[in-house]
Amino acid sequence: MQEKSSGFQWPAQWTPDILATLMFVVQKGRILLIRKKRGIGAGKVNGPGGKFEPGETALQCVLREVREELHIDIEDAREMGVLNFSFACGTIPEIRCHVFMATSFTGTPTETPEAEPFWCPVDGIPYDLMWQDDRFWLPAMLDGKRFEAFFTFEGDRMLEFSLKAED
Ligand SMILES: Nc1nc2c([nH]c(=O)n2[C@H]2C[C@H](O)[C@@H](COP(=O)(O)OP(=O)(O)OP(=O)(O)O)O2)c(=O)[nH]1
Repeated sequence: MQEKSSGFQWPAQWTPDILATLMFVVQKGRILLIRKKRGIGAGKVNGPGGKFEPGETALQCVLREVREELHIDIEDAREMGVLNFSFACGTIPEIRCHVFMATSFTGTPTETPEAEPFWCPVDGIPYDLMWQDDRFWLPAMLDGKRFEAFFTFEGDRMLEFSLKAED
């Protein structure tokens, strides 16, 4: 395990208000991203995903969210890591997000009221248009490394980070 941090101590006691998921499909050197049209992080580039519904597992949630947002069915989802987000301002709830990857799906990625999908070369990911933490963990995940991370934010601005990733 490799550990990196901004000098920030991972909190011993922290409970998320919300559980969420993200999915990154990678195929032939390209990654399937979305422009998120509503909800938390509207306007940003991200993977599809969203909040758990009652009684769902992370896997059930991510498969449902991807179907709802892009009208595709993922065939080989695998969980790669967990992101924990704590927001200083108190207006955004504390979030724990389970992050998945896949290479195979059925259907055609389709724009919906929630998301506009697009394919992007994996070596050209537009980090400037994404949440500020993504550049810390997404490259490691794309190298096949599992990870867990904790980030503090003030609104859209990342304050502190602590990242553990496989060597
Ligand atoms: N890549 C990335 N994703 C993040 C960060 N913070 C954060 O909440 N997300 C993701 C996790 C969820 O997939 C999504 C927030 O949930 P959402 O608002 O899309 O949930 P939803 O679709 O159920 O929402 P809604 O339609 O019910 O309003 O944003 C971050 O820092 N980086």
